[in-house]
Amino acid sequence: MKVSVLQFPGTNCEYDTQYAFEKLGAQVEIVWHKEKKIPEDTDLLVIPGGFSYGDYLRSGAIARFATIMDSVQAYAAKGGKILGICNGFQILLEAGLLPGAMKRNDSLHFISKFHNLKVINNDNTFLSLLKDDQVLNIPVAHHDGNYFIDEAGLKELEQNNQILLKYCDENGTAENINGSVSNIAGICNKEKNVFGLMPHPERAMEELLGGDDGIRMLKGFLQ
Ligand SMILES: NC(=O)CC[C@H](N)C(=O)O
Repeated sequence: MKVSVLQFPGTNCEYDTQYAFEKLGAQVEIVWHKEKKIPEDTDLLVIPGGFSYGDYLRSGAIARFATIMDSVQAYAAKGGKILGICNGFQILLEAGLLPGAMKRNDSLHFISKFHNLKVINNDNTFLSLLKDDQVLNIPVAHHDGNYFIDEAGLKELEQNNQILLKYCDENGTAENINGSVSNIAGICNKEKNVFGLMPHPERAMEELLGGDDGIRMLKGFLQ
């Protein structure tokens, strides 16, 4: 399995992402944003976390115009699997590959901590190794994680089973940490080949470092 990981100026989670997928047995290549094409043999494309272009204008708003993004759009259109983590999720929203937008956290503070997430829908490659309603503990680290979508858009997400993860407490009860509509922490597109989430599964790969709940998420892609 070949995983390509994009890198923009300001990306800071590309090597954690590489570590995570290599630990699971994948071959990983880091791809600079000025490249015209993602590698031909890519099985999964990951847009990792960070602060691409310093989060100027809005998080992800400049990265979406990078040279590599034409190839990313083409890869998505032909059904290639894409995972956006945190800033990667923001870039996918800005690029129109996922619906909705990110606003600043309600508190206006940067949130950095382990937090609980509930699996809402496991009928997809990303979460197929987890059970619906399962609670996971995964770190969050963002200031623009307040997911917004209008009412009609939310209805569509619900009808098409596109809501994958929601913030909750350790018992699975809804807990909104940043103001996100309907506590949404992760979604996918209608075709279920483009996934985005704000928490960082690549930072939850070692019990020694606080938890390994990220493993079963990322492993889903390697089936
Ligand atoms: N960890 C990250 O990817 C940070 C995402 C983003 N730049 C924010 O702070 O909202």
